[in-house]
Amino acid sequence: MPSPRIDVVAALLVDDLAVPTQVLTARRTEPPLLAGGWEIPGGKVDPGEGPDDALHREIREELGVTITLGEQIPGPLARWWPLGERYRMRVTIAQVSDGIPAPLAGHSELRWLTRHALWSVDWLPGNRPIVAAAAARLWND
Ligand SMILES: Nc1nc2c([nH]c(=O)n2[C@H]2C[C@H](O)[C@@H](COP(=O)(O)OP(=O)(O)OP(=O)(O)O)O2)c(=O)[nH]1
Repeated sequence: MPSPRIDVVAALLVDDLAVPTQVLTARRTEPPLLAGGWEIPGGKVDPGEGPDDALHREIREELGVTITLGEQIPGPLARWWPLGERYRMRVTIAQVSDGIPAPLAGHSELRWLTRHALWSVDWLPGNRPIVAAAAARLWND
């Protein structure tokens, strides 16, 4: 049965898929309710689009880079993570394969976070369990 939630895909960019020491987070500029919060870059899957294609497209549009996909961070809804009642998000660990990330659309700032600085930004509320699961996956935290 299709999910009643809208599909969002996001890339948890790490500096190195084999030995990750930092993750990239981005500060949203919209909508006003979410502006200023830090998130995992990505966006909604378009109708008829596959989730991986959507992820490559969103990261190209938002950050101007090409990425290589690694493993997913599995969430509790058949691997997706609930975001409130309206959305579900699939999070894939990834690495930049070409380019340098820049806040081209939708973000005012990007920041690479080390393991110890992971909680130094104000993550969007729905992201906290995802970030905790990411730390466990990347660093056994
Ligand atoms: N991309 C992303 N969205 C998140 C995260 N956490 C979170 O609650 N969200 C919410 C914010 C939005 O309501 C929704 C995703 O929408 P979006 O605004 O990023 O999607 P989009 O780029 O396709 O935006 P648009 O063109 O429709 O404006 O999920 C996150 O870590 N990354």
